[in-house]
Amino acid sequence: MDLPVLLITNGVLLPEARLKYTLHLLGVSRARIESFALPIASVKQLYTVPGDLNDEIKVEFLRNLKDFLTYLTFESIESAITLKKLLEEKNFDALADFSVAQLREVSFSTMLDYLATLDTSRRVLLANEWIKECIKSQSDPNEQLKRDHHKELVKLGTLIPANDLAKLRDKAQNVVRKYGSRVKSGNSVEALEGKLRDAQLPDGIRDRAWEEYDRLKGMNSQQSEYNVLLNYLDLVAALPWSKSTPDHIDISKARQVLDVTHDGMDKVKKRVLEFLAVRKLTDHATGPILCFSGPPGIGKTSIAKAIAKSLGRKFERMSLGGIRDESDIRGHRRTYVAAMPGRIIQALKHAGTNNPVILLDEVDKLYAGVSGSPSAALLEVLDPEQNNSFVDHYLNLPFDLSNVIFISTANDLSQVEAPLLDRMEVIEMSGYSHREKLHIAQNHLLPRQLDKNGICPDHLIVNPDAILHMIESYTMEAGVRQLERQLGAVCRHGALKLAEALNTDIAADVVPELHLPIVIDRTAVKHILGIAKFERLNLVKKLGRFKPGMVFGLSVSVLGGKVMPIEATTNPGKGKVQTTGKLGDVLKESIEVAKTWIRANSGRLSCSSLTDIDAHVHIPEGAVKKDGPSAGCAIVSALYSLAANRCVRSDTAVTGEISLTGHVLPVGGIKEKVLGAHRAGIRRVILPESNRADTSELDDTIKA
Ligand SMILES: Nc1ncnc2c1ncn2[C@@H]1O[C@H](COP(=O)(O)OP(=O)(O)OP(=O)(O)O)[C@@H](O)[C@H]1O
Repeated sequence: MDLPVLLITNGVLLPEARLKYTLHLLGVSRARIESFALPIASVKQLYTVPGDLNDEIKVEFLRNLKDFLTYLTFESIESAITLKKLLEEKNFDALADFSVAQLREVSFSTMLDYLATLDTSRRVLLANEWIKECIKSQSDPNEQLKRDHHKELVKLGTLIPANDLAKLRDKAQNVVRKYGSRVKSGNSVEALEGKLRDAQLPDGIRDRAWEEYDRLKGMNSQQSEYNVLLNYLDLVAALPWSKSTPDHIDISKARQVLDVTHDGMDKVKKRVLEFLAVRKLTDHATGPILCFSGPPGIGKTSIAKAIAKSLGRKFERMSLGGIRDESDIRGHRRTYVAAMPGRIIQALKHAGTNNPVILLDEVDKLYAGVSGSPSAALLEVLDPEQNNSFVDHYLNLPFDLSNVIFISTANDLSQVEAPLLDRMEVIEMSGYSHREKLHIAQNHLLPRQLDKNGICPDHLIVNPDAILHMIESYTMEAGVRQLERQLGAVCRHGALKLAEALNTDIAADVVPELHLPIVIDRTAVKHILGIAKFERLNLVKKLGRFKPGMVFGLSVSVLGGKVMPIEATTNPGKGKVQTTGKLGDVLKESIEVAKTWIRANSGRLSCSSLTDIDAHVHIPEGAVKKDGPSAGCAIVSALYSLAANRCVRSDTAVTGEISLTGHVLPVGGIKEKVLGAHRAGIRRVILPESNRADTSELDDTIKA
């Protein structure tokens, strides 16, 4: 007989899975596929044979199936109802097939063998064994709850007509929700109660937290608010309302920590020690908020870490780069979907104490977006008058931040909003000279990289000359981050050599083909790191002797100081000045000022007044925007060189603002500029007299 193999009985849209359909398929008979040509299969029905089934097995099987029914009601209410019906009918053929179909523990191949067995008694025996195993493995601690649940289901079955499946299912699902969810969530609500008791909540907070807890207890766990409230109370219980680390401010120990972790930086260390000393003597929770500013990789973050270490406090770093939403700082209100607390509250939760050192990293990279200004939110956090009752929107309870030490860092202070900057005490940090970098590399970076790569310091030695070569030719930075990366590459090379030698023969006492220690010199650096990337940037060597109109200016950016070549040429014309190189308004005005000054002083200087020719001023790296008044003196030099047809020295760089009457005015970033000039191979720098005091910060080797 040809017949359909499967009959689709009903497709039910479950209310809790709005977009998912569940397709219920019901097997009606065994069959063998005789021929198969897509999309039609021709099948032959197979008939089961009763076999020899003894009464003892029948009784045991029925008993086991009744227990199995209890378990099944938790899994699928509809399957439980069908099984109940089959139990009433005592149809052993169908009972065996249906109950086995509910088991997930039986492997697919075993199930196929079962399916192919036509002898009913054999299948009942198999089903009985598997069901017994299943019941044994489902021993549940919530037995009483399950029994109640079962009773209620049975009651439902008797009250509602069997054919009214939809009503029955809805009611039954409510029962599953009521009991099933208690089985799952009972533990977490009880655990929460314990956590809230242990949280040492302050007076005003305690009552509100317990009120919310009572509200949670009265809620059905299927309510959407239930989980929101549960998570909220979890946070309340986890916050360190009354937990703090005791301060051990020992100035000599702090000095030692700072000296051990950081080379040089004398001015910064002195200021940090003063800060700690004042804290020790006054015992004031409130103090200035330090802001370390300077180029990347000069140790701003790591010095903040050292402060936390010397105080014995927890350290939390909050990267503010790219934040443009007020709620990142202050949290979302709980009514929002997926609402979360702000970063400050999260940092405190993570720290587990209410007096950590929180580093607000990169405050200059906060932006005001459409959803409010994060800087404005930070103002409240940093204000000692207000921050003893900081209210995060999510938490909606005041938290005392006055014990927290906030430290911030910035690369570019001009990008920090004025009111925020006003709250902080800025400590400017500048880049390092080659000699300072060498010391940092020898004392800190190399030992750290050796350790990271599992190399004993006696097995790999990097010559100072090799380190200097790396500094000069493989890095171009104010800080030491690239240098640490290059040292890491050298160490990995050493690690490979050592590991290869060790691999050759594990039992060998001596590492073959390897002479220890591995010594890294200039040649080895070239071999490991490849072609020197920055040798080509030695501008003095590269540009050689200057032509009239060329001069080196100096600029400073968030990446440190840099040499800025300026070129000027003439064209036939009527005294106009053309500018190229993406120059800002202030720089263009400096060019106008320089031209006017040359014209006014051409007689005294015995040079052309540039009125009968056009000048073209170009500053290379045309894609990079340049601005600021500090190139004034360099532009005057370039135009004078052109007007007088005399060359400027090509080993010299100039900086300083120029006024219309020829006064040279002071400029900022002297140390960075001089270091940048030194990196580019410049040997002489001309600075405004009024900047003389700034030169005291310069390293003697640089001055020399
Ligand atoms: N004076 C120093 N002594 C020892 N190590 C230093 C010194 N300066 C910097 N370092 C090391 O250089 C690495 C980079 O420093 P850090 O991350 O603190 O830079 P940063 O100034 O915060 O940079 P960014 O502005 O990019 O965040 C760190 O591993 C730090 O230990």
